[in-house]
Amino acid sequence: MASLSTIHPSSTPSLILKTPKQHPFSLSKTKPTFYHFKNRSFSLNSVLSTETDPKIPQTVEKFWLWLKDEGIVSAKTPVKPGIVPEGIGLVATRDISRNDVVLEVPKKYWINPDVAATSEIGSVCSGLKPWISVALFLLKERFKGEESKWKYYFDALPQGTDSTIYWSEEELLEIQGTQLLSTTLGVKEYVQSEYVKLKEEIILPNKQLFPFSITLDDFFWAFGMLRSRAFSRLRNQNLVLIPFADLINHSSKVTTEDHAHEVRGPAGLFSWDFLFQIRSPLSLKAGEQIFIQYDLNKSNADMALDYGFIEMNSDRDAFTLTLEISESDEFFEDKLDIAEMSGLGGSAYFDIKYGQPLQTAMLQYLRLLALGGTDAFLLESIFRNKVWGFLEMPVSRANEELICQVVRSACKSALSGYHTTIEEDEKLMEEGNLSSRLAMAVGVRRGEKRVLQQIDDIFKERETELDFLEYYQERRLKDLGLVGEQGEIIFWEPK
Ligand SMILES: C[S@@+](CC[C@H](N)C(=O)[O-])C[C@H]1O[C@@H](n2cnc3c(N)ncnc32)[C@H](O)[C@@H]1O
Repeated sequence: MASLSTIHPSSTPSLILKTPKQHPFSLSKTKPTFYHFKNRSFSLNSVLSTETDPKIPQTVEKFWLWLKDEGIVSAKTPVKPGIVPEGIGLVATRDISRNDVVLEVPKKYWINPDVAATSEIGSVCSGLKPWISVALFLLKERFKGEESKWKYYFDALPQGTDSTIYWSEEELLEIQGTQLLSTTLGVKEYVQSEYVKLKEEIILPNKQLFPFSITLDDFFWAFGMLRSRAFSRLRNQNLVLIPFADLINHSSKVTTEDHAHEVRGPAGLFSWDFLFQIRSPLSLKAGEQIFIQYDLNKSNADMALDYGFIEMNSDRDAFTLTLEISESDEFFEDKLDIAEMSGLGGSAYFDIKYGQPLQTAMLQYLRLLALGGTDAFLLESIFRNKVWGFLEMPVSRANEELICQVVRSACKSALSGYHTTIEEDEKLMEEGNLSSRLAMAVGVRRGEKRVLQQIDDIFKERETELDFLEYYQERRLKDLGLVGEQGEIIFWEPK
């Protein structure tokens, strides 16, 4: 567990640095997976068509032919599957301008909770979480083989991804001390407990619906597919698998996220339906790969967990700081009240990104936690509506010094939990030749440490400024016109 120091003698703030409070199934905007080429079934006897890359696995080739048979792919479709550095991807067959339609997939091929609910397992889906009903649906359809409408799609799906949820214990050792490890373990525990419940309450009592074994590994496979391939944040669609669209890889060169749309249009000779449409975010020459942006807000740790790859630039390096009002704080009730009035709670989470300034709300919360001693008068009820605003600026030297000490000691404690230094990680990166998982581990652990180091540096510098900052009492006197131009206090003088 990557959680760190808790410092709480009464009336000092408690500060806990730990894993982001991430819902185990918070899917992002547009997202794909990792199917690694190595994970796909591959036969040397493939019947290869002349129009796709001859190295394409047979399963993907057959999926492509199926897309054509179904009319999802036509002569108008300007892309085809190809082998690319990211595994399989979609490659332009002719020049594509920015915003041109790249693909359209009619609603009848989408896989979402509504589809699970109206399927033959629908009777058991009503009480299930949406992602669990879709996971169960995937497993059922995969078992049906030839009888499933999506057979060729399932055959083309990979056996797994490079997500940290699939890493061996030895691989996980490479991320010891990181928030990524703690999130990964939390997600694994969550999926496992959902599996145990599902097996007991749904799978075993409904043998007629599930006349095949569903192992924990199967359930993890379905979870990983959804986590890495499902699209979300579409209008009315928070969790939807779109066969074909999920062959598109991610690039940091794409800096917008509005490439996926739900439109109405022709879906077959005589019918109209909703279509999932992707427009190209970039202009492309024939032969170039089409990319999208999976999610601008994800940290590298989120990317590693969801997709099994990270970006090597530092923009996605992040660390989540968890601050908590200690129940043993003598002003616990007042502080909690103030935190709640400002939309926070007894615990607050702040995502800190490399190279970005600290959020004002974090400084306010820290100052609140540290309030005590001669500053405690600010906690009185007459200040209740104003105190949060006062906390935007330093309150007193003692308060500001305390937050510096607490944050710096928490950062140091967090940094000591990693088994390598930033320099060691950088050396490994420079040497190269790392496996994809090790490169991810080194990148994430270096990133977290760089953010912690950055936070420590900010508070270290602040410590040197303590004598020069302006504190609450001075501001107050100024507001009342009681401080002269040189900072001297103006006393009342009788006329
Ligand atoms: C939906 S799939 C896209 C198609 C996939 N490349 C395939 O072989 O089927 C997403 C997966 O592709 C790979 N991928 C996508 N973008 C990538 C990138 N920029 N760098 C490395 N791998 C990437 C990752 O394995 C990711 O989980």
